Amino acid sequence: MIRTEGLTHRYGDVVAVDDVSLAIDDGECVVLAGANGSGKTTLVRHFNGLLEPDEGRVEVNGRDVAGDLVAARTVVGMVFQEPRDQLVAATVGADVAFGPENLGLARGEIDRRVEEALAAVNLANRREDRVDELSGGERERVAIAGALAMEPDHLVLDEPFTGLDDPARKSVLDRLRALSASGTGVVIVTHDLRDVLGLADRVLAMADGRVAVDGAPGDVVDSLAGYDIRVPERAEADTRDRSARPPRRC
Ligand SMILES: Nc1ncnc2c1ncn2[C@@H]1O[C@H](COP(=O)(O)OP(=O)(O)OP(=O)(O)O)[C@@H](O)[C@H]1O
Repeated sequence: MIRTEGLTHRYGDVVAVDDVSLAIDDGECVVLAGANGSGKTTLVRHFNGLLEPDEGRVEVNGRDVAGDLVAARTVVGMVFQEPRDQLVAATVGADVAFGPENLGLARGEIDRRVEEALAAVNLANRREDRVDELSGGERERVAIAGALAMEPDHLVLDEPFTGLDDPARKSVLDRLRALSASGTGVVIVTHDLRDVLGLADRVLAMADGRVAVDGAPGDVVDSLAGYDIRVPERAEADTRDRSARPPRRC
């Protein structure tokens, strides 16, 4: 579980995250939405200690993040908005293997993870490709594969679908759905719910650094447009139809 208590983060005079207390369960699929500048990225960067709270605290699996950064970064995997900054190796396979190698895993286990992760982003058989020859969307997929290969308890993806084509997006969504069903917490950060609204257990919407909306998609969909969050009409209708049914995982 990821838990924040009274979390506040300031950049100078700007209060980017303002007294946020929330808990995200294992296996829960959360869509974190909000307009540009509402504080989404700043909030999730606290989940694995990339930022330090000005006030409040963050716990992952009951342990204070600031007190054990290595544990937090092993348990919470992140894919950022600029994935090219996350790529570290010359080839696709070496890049995806980098994290599992640092965990000290056996070669066979590393190979299994790399193969599964690359298949999940439609890059199977591309292990030997050079990273510097990939398109932007392909690099994004490598970054997602790298996070998947770590098999973290929680996976946080910040605007993960921006550069992905339809088959890749569908493949990643299928993988996230399967991960969530098997107990991995998934947090998808976005200001556009078109791909993900129908998959979430819960939608959080931020405004001015605070959590303004928190609920099941069917319960909150009507209030989202007021926070500059894109909700397509068909998704609204689909979500309302589903709200009568039991919640599903991502
Ligand atoms: N490194 C920084 N230095 C100063 N101010 C920052 C920094 N990063 C973010 N901010 C400010 O903090 C506020 C929240 O930004 P943040 O990036 O967390 O929002 P966001 O909801 O993720 O936005 P977006 O959807 O545009 O990525 C904004 O006012 C932003 O200008």
